[in-house]
Amino acid sequence: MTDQPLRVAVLGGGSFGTALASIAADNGARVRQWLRDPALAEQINREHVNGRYLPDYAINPAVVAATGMAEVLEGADLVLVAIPSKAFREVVRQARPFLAPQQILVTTTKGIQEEGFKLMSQILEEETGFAHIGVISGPNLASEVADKQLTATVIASDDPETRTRVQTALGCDYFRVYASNDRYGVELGGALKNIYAIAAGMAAALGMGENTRSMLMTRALAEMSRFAVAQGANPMTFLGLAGVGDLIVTCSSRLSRNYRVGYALGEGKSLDEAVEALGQVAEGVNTVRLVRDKARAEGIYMPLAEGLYQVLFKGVPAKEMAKMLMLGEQSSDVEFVLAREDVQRAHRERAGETGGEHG
Ligand SMILES: NC(=O)C1=CN([C@@H]2O[C@H](COP(=O)(O)OP(=O)(O)OC[C@H]3O[C@@H](n4cnc5c(N)ncnc54)[C@H](OP(=O)(O)O)[C@@H]3O)[C@@H](O)[C@H]2O)C=CC1
Ligand SMILES: O=C(CO)COP(=O)(O)O
Repeated sequence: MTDQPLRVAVLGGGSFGTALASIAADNGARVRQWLRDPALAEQINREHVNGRYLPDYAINPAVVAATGMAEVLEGADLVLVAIPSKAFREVVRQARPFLAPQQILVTTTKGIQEEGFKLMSQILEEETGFAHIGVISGPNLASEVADKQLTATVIASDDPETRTRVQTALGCDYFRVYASNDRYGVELGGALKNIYAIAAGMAAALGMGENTRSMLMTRALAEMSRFAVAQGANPMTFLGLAGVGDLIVTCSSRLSRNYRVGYALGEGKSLDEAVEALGQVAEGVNTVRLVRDKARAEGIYMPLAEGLYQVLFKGVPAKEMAKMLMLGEQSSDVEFVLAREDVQRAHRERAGETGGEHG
């Protein structure tokens, strides 16, 4: 490493991308941020504020925003990609001609691509073939990060250089960066928890209490872990910041967009109305459909994901679904302390009883 400051490029002008750009600049990096809206880029450069996504927070004046990929990526050591999953591959393809193999590429996006059920770091890998690939995930509501509330995140990568570079670039007295080598588990946790944040928002709007929220979060963790195990992932990763940590924050806060969509649904809005009123992406809406379909296809017992799917896309009233879930078979609490054969037998019996249906 030379003495010159780390050069960080952020792709995306949304709230989390902006918050991370500002941290990196606080830490002394040279920071360039790519976004497609020239007026917003100009506002960031002139007023040091992102009026569309983070209007109440000052951005470090050293962050330079631009709409040209080439100038943003030129010489970057670390590239953070903070683009919603639907547009992620398209933007990485736009960036590809200006990327080089020694660069570190890190996704912050908590979503899943429908084709092939791909996570974003897999897209980074597929589109570039580079070796330094990572994921940032954790309980990181962007506006709280921008407000410098004490926060922790996880950088997950099987590449040690990626982990240490990101810890150096972003770690500071209000943002702790823990490392993990379980990239898949960390990324999966971030995507899955959005499903349950929608359910938690809905429950809150329906006047359900704290016992209910606690039950929901804990059973969500059980369900997420079951899904992870079926995908060959290590469920222990979900005990960390990117699993239970993120589940707690997004199931508890109106700052979460997924929670807010759920809340609007609980108030009686249609899914289209709820999404439109939000005006930003709530990844969980798409994720619940993809995960529910995969769970059905692979016989993974996920009653909450199935129930939420029925409410969102099949018009089942949320209260009715909650009642049905409460009357469903009373299964075991922590499956991992049971013998594997007992868990498998219980799942087989349940599948037999319901004819393979969930819920
Ligand atoms: N916000 C949060 O609290 C956190 C978010 N995350 C994750 O990080 C990801 C990115 O988050 P965040 O910064 O919040 O993003 P936002 O949803 O706030 O903003 C999305 C950004 O992506 C841009 N974008 C969307 N579609 C395209 C496209 N087709 N081409 C180019 N640019 C596009 C938007 O541009 P435009 O404005 O022009 O549409 C905007 O700059 C999210 O998917 C989320 O899962 C992770 C932790 C916290
Ligand atoms: O992931 C987040 C906080 O960790 C942000 O959640 P939302 O996308 O629901 O706002």
